[in-house]
Amino acid sequence: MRGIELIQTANQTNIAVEKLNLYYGANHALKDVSVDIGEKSVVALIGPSGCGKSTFLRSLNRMNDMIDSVRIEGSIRILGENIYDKNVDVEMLRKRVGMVFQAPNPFPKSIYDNVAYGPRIHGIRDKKQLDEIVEKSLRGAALWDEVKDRLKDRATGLSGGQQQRICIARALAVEPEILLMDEPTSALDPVSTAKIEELIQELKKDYTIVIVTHNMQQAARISDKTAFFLMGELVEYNDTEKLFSNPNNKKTEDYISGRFG
Ligand SMILES: Nc1ncnc2c1ncn2[C@@H]1O[C@H](COP(=O)(O)OP(=O)(O)OP(=O)(O)O)[C@@H](O)[C@H]1O
Repeated sequence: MRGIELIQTANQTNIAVEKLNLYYGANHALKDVSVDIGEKSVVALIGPSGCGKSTFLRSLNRMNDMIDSVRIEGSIRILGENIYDKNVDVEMLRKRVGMVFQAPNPFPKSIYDNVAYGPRIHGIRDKKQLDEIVEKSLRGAALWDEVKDRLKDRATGLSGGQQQRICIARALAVEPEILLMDEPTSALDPVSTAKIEELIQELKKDYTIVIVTHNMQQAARISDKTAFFLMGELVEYNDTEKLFSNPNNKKTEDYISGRFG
């Protein structure tokens, strides 16, 4: 009994999506998607182009709100709170649910100012406190040793892989609970990709990570669970090992064995 209790505590639901439907005008892009994501785990979203992976990811921190034609039904609860409730502070939500995009997009500012940007926006002015946050975030993104002697240099002068880690550090600096990553390695070379994958394994000790990837090997390497989308439907959500070795659904099997997509 004690053992079961311990396992349940370690797998608490962090994100609970229920019957999510999303429309871009007449285009029904997500259809009745329900999924529970446990805290401190990595979930990979896979599926052919246009199946709704990015749309689903962006709905987790209400990035779709910026698109006029979008209509959403259903609920997404993060630690029990429905993020689509009218009184939710979207700025605060995006602080809790950080995002890293496909192409590294540091601001044309110094390394230090990139990482300090979020904390400053949230009102932190104290130099010593900012120094500490910058160091902790860069360490968290496995970049501190590479940049600690040139924090005043422009972030845009770093390599692509380093720039992506700056973006991860920038996300970490506001102390999120969840990190959303939209194909974070697709613009990177294999060595930088391996570093980011290693980093994701480290980060999942402290954060819940949801990652879109086109690379099925990457999903298999880094995620605990995988969600396979097809034409807006969540076809299968399963333990990654099971999904890639013995999927429940024939469509999943066809996709992972390269028969379509
Ligand atoms: N801003 C938008 N306005 C209108 N329709 C959109 C918008 N973004 C996506 N869509 C449509 O929603 C559907 C799902 O797109 P989405 O980008 O979520 O798929 P995806 O699986 O992430 O694709 P990819 O792997 O190519 O990035 C597609 O039909 C797409 O055309």
